[in-house]
Amino acid sequence: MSVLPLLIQEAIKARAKAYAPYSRFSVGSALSCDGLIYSGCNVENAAYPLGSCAEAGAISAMIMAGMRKIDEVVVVGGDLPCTPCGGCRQKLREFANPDLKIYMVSAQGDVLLVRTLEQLLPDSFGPDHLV
Ligand SMILES: O=c1ccn([C@H]2C[C@H](O)[C@@H](CO)O2)c(=O)[nH]1
Ligand SMILES: [Zn+2]
Repeated sequence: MSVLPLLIQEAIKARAKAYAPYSRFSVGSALSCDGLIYSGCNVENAAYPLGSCAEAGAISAMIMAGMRKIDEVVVVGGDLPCTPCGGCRQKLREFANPDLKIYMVSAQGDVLLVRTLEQLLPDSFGPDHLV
């Protein structure tokens, strides 16, 4: 069952907690696993490359809760659809099927763009390659 409205709410709440004094680009993300929701925000650093993305924070929260499979993802940030960066696409891929739906949502909660993981990261490398 989709918990999309809740995911959107949680991603917007997470975005309000972003620590982004350098880029001034706040991002929130929320993901669902078996109906449970985990969220994260971007956390920047004075040593710029050490900043982390909202999606990475949400994945950490999910792992800390003992979960391993992402059902849906929402990302909120900026006026254009905030598509996950390349690194986050790969991080999501570790814990999701290629048909994972990623919803890019506005600060007002409107869905701006929907893509599958396969669309954002075609022919991806994943855990199966290592067996
Ligand atoms: O999907 C995205 C795209 C960007 N950022 C963050 C990284 C950085 O802190 C800021 C500007 O790139 O936005 C995210 O958290 N998620
Ligand atoms: Zn990222």
